[in-house]
Amino acid sequence: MSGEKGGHDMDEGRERLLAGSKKYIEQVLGRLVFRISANSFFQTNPMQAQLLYNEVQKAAKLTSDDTVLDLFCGTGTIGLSLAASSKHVVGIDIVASAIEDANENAMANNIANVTFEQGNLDKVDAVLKGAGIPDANVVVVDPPRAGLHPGLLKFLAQCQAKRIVYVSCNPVSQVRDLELLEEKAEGRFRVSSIQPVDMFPNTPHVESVATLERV
Ligand SMILES: C[S@@+](CC[C@H](N)C(=O)[O-])C[C@H]1O[C@@H](n2cnc3c(N)ncnc32)[C@H](O)[C@@H]1O
Repeated sequence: MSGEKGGHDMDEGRERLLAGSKKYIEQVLGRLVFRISANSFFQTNPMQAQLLYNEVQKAAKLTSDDTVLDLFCGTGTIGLSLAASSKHVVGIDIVASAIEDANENAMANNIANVTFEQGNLDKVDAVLKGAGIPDANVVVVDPPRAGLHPGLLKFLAQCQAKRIVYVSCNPVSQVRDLELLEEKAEGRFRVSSIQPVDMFPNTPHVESVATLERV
């Protein structure tokens, strides 16, 4: 299982089922069940993951009219947890098997108001400005440790969303990106809260959920 952030570098061609009949495992989080393939990212601490997604839900402050962009969606965990409180969720991730898992997870949980698409968010113009991606009221990003590509930072700074929720496992790249985002947004977005979550107990690492509000 990929515990590494940004597992897209793994060679999917080398995956081999050694025992059993399924090429994936299942994890229950709250009321949702998630199928996870070997090359798909999934939070390593499911108990705290539930708490993390509750914090994302609180930060997103969704209404039933909101369209949500779930960027770096993995197997769809965040988007699927937000679907019941929103009009529609669009999730994007670079790993094809994670997108397959996300679509299966939507069906398995009877969630219809979600769309998951494969795309490289380092090439944001091609992915997000293409046909079929609606304007979002709320954007959630949960990037790998390196943080956000400059093109994506620019896109976020200029987007029309009322709120951006930035989930990160690396406070250093997160703070750098929040500062850059505020700077590029020229006063249109301000960080309103940062909530740490102890996802990796007994280690120096921490997950955190930052919220930027449109001013
Ligand atoms: C920290 S994980 C978040 C996954 C998911 N939000 C969750 O909580 O399970 C980061 C995700 O970013 C994806 N990713 C890495 N680089 C990417 C890129 N350039 N474009 C799109 N997705 C990327 C990885 O495949 C991984 O699923």
